Amino acid sequence: MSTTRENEHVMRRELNVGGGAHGADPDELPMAGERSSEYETMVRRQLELIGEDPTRDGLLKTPGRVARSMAWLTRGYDLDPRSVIGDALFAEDHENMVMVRDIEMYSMCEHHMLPFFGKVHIAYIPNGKIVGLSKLPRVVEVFARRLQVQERLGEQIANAIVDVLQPKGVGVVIEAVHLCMMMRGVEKQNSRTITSSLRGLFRDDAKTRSEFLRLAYATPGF
Ligand SMILES: Nc1nc2c(ncn2[C@@H]2O[C@H](COP(=O)(O)OP(=O)(O)OP(=O)(O)O)[C@@H](O)[C@H]2O)c(=O)[nH]1
Ligand SMILES: [Zn+2]
Repeated sequence: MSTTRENEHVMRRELNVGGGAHGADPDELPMAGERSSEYETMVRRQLELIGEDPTRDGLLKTPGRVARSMAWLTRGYDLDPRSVIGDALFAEDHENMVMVRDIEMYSMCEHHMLPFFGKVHIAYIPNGKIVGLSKLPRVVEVFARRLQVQERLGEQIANAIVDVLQPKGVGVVIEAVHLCMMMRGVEKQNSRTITSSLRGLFRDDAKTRSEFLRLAYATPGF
């Protein structure tokens, strides 16, 4: 683990965020420690640098809000797929494809730190065990709530499912729009990016692959 990554974890612990056990509302989490005040100082400076006045009424609480918001949006660094899946693996002889589609996803691109969001479709073919359905969206959260590129997000989700479930195959399709391509840069409002990550039978067996892609693209993603 790099020093930078260790620092990130220290910061997160000091911000007291990331523990799934605390529930979903980041505002319930107390801010504590030097790192959080460092973060707030940085946001105040950022406000100054864009020509704002951080002492005006509407901005007074902004640094604290941004710190809490950023901690929430990047809480995936402190989550791991094995823990979120926990004991929700069940012995079952189901031999066909299981698919959870249209899982909403919100992430942030690592190039601009702007959101990209859309839908994730996940399918797998069991190999003696199935996973609790809700755990698939939870695995998406683990990797989406980090700075990401869409391609890596799909690969990490697919790898995690292979790792925990050892299925006969996994397919992950992500359809997303990137605000860095919409509200700045090329300013394209209608382009969507589609990526797929295929493992096992989904990669090697043409029939499985086409069944999966047909189901994944059955209706518009969003
Ligand atoms: N492959 C990939 N690229 C991404 C993703 N999110 C953002 N990008 C791209 O990252 C690239 C960064 O390119 P740069 O030329 O370094 O940055 P830039 O000058 O801000 O680029 P423009 O967005 O073209 O203005 C851009 O082409 C973005 O569209 C992603 O999830 N996957
Ligand atoms: Zn970007």
